[in-house]
Amino acid sequence: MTESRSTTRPTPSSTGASAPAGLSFTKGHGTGNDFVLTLDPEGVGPTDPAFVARLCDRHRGIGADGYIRAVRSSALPEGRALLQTEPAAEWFMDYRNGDGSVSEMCGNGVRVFAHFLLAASVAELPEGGELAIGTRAGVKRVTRSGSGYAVDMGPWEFIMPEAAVSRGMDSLVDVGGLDVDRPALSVSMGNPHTVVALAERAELDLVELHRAPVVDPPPVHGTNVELVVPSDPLIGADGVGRLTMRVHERGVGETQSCGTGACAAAAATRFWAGPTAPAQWLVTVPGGVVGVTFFDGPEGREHVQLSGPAVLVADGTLLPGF
Ligand SMILES: N[C@@H](CCC[C@H](N)C(=O)O)C(=O)O
Repeated sequence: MTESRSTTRPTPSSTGASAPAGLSFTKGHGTGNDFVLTLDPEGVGPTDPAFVARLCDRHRGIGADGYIRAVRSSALPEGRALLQTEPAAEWFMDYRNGDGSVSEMCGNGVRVFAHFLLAASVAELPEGGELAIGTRAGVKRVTRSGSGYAVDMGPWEFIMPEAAVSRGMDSLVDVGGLDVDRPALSVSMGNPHTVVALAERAELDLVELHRAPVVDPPPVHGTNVELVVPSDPLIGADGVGRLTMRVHERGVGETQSCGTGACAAAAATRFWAGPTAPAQWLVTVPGGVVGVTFFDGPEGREHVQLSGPAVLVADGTLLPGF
């Protein structure tokens, strides 16, 4: 099987140093996918993987699935590149997984990031307006949606389009708790996902995600794995498609939710369901429900909109010696 498109794993733009005494942080989450956030306009705060892993440790640190720095785009090379064409993207979401590895994108994280910027009064998002946010997967546009936020996540794409279109699958996944390897579809949301469809809810409950699912062929830069059970019926009387999902995140383990994973799961399920499948989806994850809507983007490609809540829980300060 040849991979015609791979998702390139970014490298950190700075290795940083150990935590300065008194580093301020905020803890937040989106459907239980939780983050430690810091406001670091000049991009000088610590980012070394050992520090991030310590910070995100649930027993010895603050505890989180990911670490997010809010850095002015002008202070980072990736941000400066985006500003050339998107001058409105003043803030860059510098995202790291709980193990300290860098990721291109985080769907729940970008909603919480927007909420954090607004709470810190460093950005504005009037009703009906949009907030442009720089990420390693390009600029994402955030709008208000009910009591939460909606994000134009940009276009989705198959990572192995030929296999996806000809066979409806491109890889096999060995998942703990399931007796045989399952076929899967690889979808890029800027970051990589491998979506496995299960037949029924009982199977989803059997899955053991304390060990990472093994994907064949192995994705070059690793992958997030989504286990998905389509609802029965798949499409409700309201015309909305529904599915339930559990996820094993690259660089983390099982999480309560994954926004990019929900988008990838809806994209794969919609593809499997065929041309009459709806544009609107609700994805139930252990931590809640997120909305996924497909629409035609301005450049003529299909975009994905992700919507859901964003919650800030606490502000804190790291003590000297952490
Ligand atoms: N939880 C996130 C995805 C975070 C990054 C992921 N673990 C990766 O390495 O790509 C989401 O809500 O999208």
